[in-house]
Amino acid sequence: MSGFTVGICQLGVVADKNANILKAQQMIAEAAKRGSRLVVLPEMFNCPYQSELFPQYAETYPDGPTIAMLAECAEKHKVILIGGSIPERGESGNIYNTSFIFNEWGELLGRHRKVHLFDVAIKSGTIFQESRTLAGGNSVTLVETSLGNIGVGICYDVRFPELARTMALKGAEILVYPGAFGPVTGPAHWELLMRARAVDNQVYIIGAAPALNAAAEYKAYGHSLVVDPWARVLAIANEEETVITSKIDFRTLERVRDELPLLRHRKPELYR
Ligand SMILES: NC(=O)CCC(=O)C(=O)O
Repeated sequence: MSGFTVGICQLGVVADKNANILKAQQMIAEAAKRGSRLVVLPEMFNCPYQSELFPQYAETYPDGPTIAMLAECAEKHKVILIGGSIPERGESGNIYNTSFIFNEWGELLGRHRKVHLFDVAIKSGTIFQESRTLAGGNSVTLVETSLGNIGVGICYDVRFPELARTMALKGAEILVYPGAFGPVTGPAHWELLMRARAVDNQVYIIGAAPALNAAAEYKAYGHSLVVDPWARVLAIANEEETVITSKIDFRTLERVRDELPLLRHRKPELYR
């Protein structure tokens, strides 16, 4: 198989959790109808992106209604589903920003708990502290799927090139980042970082963001996108609610890696 279609659901998150779940269901169906075999949702797609709300919206695996919906949709539409992220209440009672990943039979392939928590104070705008209510994950997430090897990071994780490089060295061909950049760092860095991780690691990058909800306290930047291993932007949304699709073609990945063999030219003994 040389390629397939990916669909990104740029969903406008609202305060009503059930409405978010229903909207995600509809958008996954739309992406599948348009031929997507891999479908990706945004970061915190069932919950407004506000630290103090995460405990209230949190779910446990496997019984949470959002998690059950993801498994059902993956099986119903026969897609690999990267379920954006949701607040997850873990075994210890800690809450994580977690992406659940399902195969086309609705089985859990893996889960990524956001490793790098978004604790920042940017004077011109965003002040956010995920660690007020969340704990960070401590593992690298790479899943083998029928469509290829997929690495998953969440939003702020994309700023750490070491994580992307680790996933690429473990065999990732596609890196998926559900994310929710805001109005300050979004225009400055979102596309730049996604293209940088693509060109560094010669992988496809998929960034899935929520749509802008003008009434929300945290204003998402949107601009979900697909970038190829040559850092070309193949598809990009604006800030509105939409499903975008794009082709992933592994022949491009092989060609780029053959012609410019960066991963083979590394000198790891110098980098320690
Ligand atoms: N949800 C996030 O991790 C936001 C990250 C972000 O906006 C950034 O600039 O980094």
